[in-house]
Amino acid sequence: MKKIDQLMIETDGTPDKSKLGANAILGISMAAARAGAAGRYIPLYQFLADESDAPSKNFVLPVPFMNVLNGGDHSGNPMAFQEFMIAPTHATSFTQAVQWNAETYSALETLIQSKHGKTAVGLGDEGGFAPPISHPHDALDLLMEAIKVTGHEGKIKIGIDPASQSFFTADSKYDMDFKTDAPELLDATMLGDLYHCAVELVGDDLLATNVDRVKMGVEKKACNSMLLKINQIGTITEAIGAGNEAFSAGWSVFVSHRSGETTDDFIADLTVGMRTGHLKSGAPARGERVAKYNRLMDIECELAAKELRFRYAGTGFRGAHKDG
Ligand SMILES: O=C(O)[C@@H](CO)OP(=O)(O)O
Repeated sequence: MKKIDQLMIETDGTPDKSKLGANAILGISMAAARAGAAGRYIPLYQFLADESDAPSKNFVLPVPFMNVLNGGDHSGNPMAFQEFMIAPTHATSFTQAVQWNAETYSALETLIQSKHGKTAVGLGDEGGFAPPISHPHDALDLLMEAIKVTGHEGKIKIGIDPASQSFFTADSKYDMDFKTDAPELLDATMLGDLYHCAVELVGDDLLATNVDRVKMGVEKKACNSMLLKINQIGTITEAIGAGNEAFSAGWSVFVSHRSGETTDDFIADLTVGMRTGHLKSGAPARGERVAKYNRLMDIECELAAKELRFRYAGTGFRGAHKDG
């Protein structure tokens, strides 16, 4: 895989794959990884662990951050923030985590119907609901209520991907009402004040799964975690390299799907192989989203059947790669 990736990087010759295109070469890179695994008669996650130099004696199944409420550019409602995710950090296995999230998703549907009517349960781009709410607090209230009625209070945490570049204005403010004609402007400090505690701050477009940009982010102390999207960079070798650079800076790595996604489940194996401890792949709905969760449940079953050592990342998801 590394040799084929290197050949494609050299043939492209640009810093951003603008000649061949990251999506075009990614398919070849993934095929090379799958062929490598098949050639060695090992599962893909094992192959990717070897390629990442990750200890593969104790695999880690990730916490599934499921995007169950959508706003921003991913939905037609007026809410500025793009994704609200539920993360069952206190589950004891990946399979139980998926079950808890599916229960909460279903409770959320019932709640939205009772508050906003039947027409309000349409889905956003990543399978989350997109009810007619306008403020992030409304989304958080709905989520907290759904978590409570399913009996998972204190056991499921909440993550947010605001995608704030989509409501960043020319005069460096954040417009919380960017979809309407009545701007509600916050400056960077006011936006930061919405968070009341130390958070995992994940860099996405800023870093572009690119080792040089990760170095820049570390130097500027811009964040403390890297979102890993394989089609941002184009080859698996470089994606692993960027992830390892983030790890060596003391950051965490968070694997992600795209809003425009296929049913390919490669990132499930990559998450286990690199032991990133968390992944986001949308709601427990729609084939292209659940393909990753299904593959992860299969991996968990396979590891159990082979009596190999593995664990669910749980509350320690940010440092899952650290312990042997
Ligand atoms: O914002 C994100 O992290 C992704 C996936 O959720 O969306 P997009 O693919 O549109 O960048």
